[in-house]
Amino acid sequence: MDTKEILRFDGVHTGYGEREIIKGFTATIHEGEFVGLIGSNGTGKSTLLKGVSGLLPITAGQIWVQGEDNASLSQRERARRMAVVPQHFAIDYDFYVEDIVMMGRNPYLGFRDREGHRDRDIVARAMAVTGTEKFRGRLFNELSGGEKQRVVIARAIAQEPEIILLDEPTSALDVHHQIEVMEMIVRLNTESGMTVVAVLHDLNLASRYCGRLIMINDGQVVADGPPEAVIVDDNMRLLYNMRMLIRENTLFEKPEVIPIRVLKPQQVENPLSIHVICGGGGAVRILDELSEMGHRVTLGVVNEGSDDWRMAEYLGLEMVAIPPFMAVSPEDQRKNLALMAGADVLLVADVPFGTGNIENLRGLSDFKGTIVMHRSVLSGDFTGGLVAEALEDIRLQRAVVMIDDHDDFLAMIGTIKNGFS
Ligand SMILES: Nc1ncnc2c1ncn2[C@@H]1O[C@H](COP(=O)(O)OP(=O)(O)OP(=O)(O)O)[C@@H](O)[C@H]1O
Repeated sequence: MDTKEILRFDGVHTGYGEREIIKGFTATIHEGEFVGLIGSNGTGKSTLLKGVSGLLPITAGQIWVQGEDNASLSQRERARRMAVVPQHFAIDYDFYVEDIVMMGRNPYLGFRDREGHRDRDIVARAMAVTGTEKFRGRLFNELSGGEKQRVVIARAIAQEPEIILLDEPTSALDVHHQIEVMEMIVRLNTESGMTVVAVLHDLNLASRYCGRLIMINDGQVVADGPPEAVIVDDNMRLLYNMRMLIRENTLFEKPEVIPIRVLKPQQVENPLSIHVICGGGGAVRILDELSEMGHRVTLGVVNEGSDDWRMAEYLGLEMVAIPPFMAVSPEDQRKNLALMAGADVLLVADVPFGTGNIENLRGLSDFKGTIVMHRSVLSGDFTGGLVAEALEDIRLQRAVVMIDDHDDFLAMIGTIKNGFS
């Protein structure tokens, strides 16, 4: 990147007395960047911001602000360059909202100075940008959490900093105000050229709005790059110990995360071999749960790019997959039948059938194990009756257990100790 460096962390260590939290944090931020800091609870994001704002001593390493050692800057000088919006802003006295925003001008006013026209204009603009003018004459402590959050951001904007560091700026906001505040920050970044570093817990907001994400774990950088390089399976697992489905949000062309479950050891004593016929996205959870329980899961015939396919890829499951919009051919179905041949159980999951995937239901009567079918298969029949016919064919030779919900299937296999008889 050829833009100028504005903030540099060189092996920074900081913490609380003996308790070291930030352990060699290194990163360089350039002018005009919008960086999201992500990491699980307690990894040190707020502590790092406290170190930047001078609230905590830097015990080793250095922070450089516009090429100057942060430690050598006075509070006033630092505040002209950087505004820090803390996670919690509490004030004991009854200040009016406008007074709080005016505090943003303190780094520019002498002890005895009164604010002038210019200060009042800047405050008015900051309040307009944050939509807080309507609270102007109200007491800060009587505002809601989300309203307070916007006022504190207005105060930071009134500081006219070149860098704004925000600690979870959307945590107290409803979804409307989350987007409004994020877009306001984007405007500050793109229109006013302000460099933004924001701690964000919402990975989807971080992915959507930040050009770069820095992931912190145990006080150190463990990933740094554009959202598509940082929001990946291994990082999510490391950070959150969770199974997440990651896919591209085609609207924003950014990675999107769907949290699936907390990872925990949950092995069944006698794992079954379960073949699942699925395809769209209806089987994501059951695929995850079955493999989490320790069962051996296979799939067929699924379309590449579908959520079921994505989950299976993530879980490393064996499957028969075909390109999107391709119809399942008899050859594909032969492979599917070969894959399911060794299974104890066949689950026809919650999947609509059309002429493209009806082939999936052919030849199932030769299957030796137990056949379980989600009832939605019949209601989601877009073949003009071919599903009912295929089911009839199977039922002539085999018993089919119908279920209303995938949880019924889980309950069913949970009671089986040694496989289906
Ligand atoms: N004043 C303090 N004194 C001692 N330890 C503290 C103090 N404040 C925070 N800690 C500890 O420092 C660690 C990092 O806290 P920090 O608030 O920086 O985490 P965080 O990444 O911002 O977490 P969160 O996402 O929950 O806000 C935690 O273990 C926390 O308990």
